[in-house]
Amino acid sequence: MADLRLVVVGAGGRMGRALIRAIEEADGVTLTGAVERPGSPALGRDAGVLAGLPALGVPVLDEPQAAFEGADGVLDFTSPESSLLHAALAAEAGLFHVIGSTGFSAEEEAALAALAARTALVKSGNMSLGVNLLAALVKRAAATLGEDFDIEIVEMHHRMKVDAPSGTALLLGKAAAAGRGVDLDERAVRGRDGITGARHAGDIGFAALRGGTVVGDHDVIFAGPAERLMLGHRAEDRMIFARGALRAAAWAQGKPPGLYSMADVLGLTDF
Ligand SMILES: NC(=O)C1=CN([C@@H]2O[C@H](COP(=O)(O)OP(=O)(O)OC[C@H]3O[C@@H](n4cnc5c(N)ncnc54)[C@H](OP(=O)(O)O)[C@@H]3O)[C@@H](O)[C@H]2O)C=CC1
Ligand SMILES: O=C(O)C1=N[C@H](C(=O)O)C[C@H](O)C1
Repeated sequence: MADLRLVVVGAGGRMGRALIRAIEEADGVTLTGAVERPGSPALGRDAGVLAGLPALGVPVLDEPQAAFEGADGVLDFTSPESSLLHAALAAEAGLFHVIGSTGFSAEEEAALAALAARTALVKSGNMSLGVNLLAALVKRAAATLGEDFDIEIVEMHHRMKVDAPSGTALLLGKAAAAGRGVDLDERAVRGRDGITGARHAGDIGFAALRGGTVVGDHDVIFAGPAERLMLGHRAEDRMIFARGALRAAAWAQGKPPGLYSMADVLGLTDF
């Protein structure tokens, strides 16, 4: 069978470089295109060299349509604005699109869902196996423990991260809300400061820490009467996200248009 032909958007970024390395280490996939924004210092460079590998003969371009030519799918860990732009271009070119970018507003999420009517789009705030299994466990714990256990989600990331709470924290919050049968938007408390008053029963709280080079730490705390359950995950290497994205790409190939999650990819939807 022919290799899956993939384009990496945001090729010069932390995740872009990890994705290029993951493609090179995997069987059955080939990097055929690499995209960066106009003005990026990565433009014209060889994508392999950019990722610390031998040259691959794939130059970094600022013209997505040219980079998408002859490809099967797009891997995109950039920003909400960039992912929306590239999702539209991928749909136009008939390519599936794997999106790891985080920090989408409700309006941007809706725009992406509309684009998913035209192509297969896999989007997740965290592409690792461990976090997606954690989400399934959180959903189960939230359903079992009920509202006398207060749910707080704590995350820590490197100093360069631009959005908070992290996409993973929100994914875990959604899993907890689903376990309780409530809407996260109605119960989320995304940071506290000053005289906040006592905690409301049923709130799902978030706290975000930033510093150093932390790849991604997440804890979900169920604080109940005289006991606490803590479920957590520690990401030690960005390659776990990149390998997850490749798994999503292999799964997305040939799928009908739609908005899919990593739970779909990993078969965790019935948890
Ligand atoms: N779902 C998951 O498993 C994971 C998700 N993420 C998410 O992925 C995203 C990227 O993270 P990270 O790699 O650390 O960030 P970086 O800032 O290191 O990388 C983003 C890259 O995308 C580039 N970019 C931005 N806009 C465009 C555009 N319009 N066209 C082409 N390239 C563009 C940036 O260029 P420039 O620097 O010039 O702006 C940069 O090179 C974040 O939203 C992060 O939260 C991260 C890890 C795992
Ligand atoms: O920006 C990052 O680095 C990460 N972003 C994702 C998130 O927002 O949860 C996934 C991972 O935690 C790393």
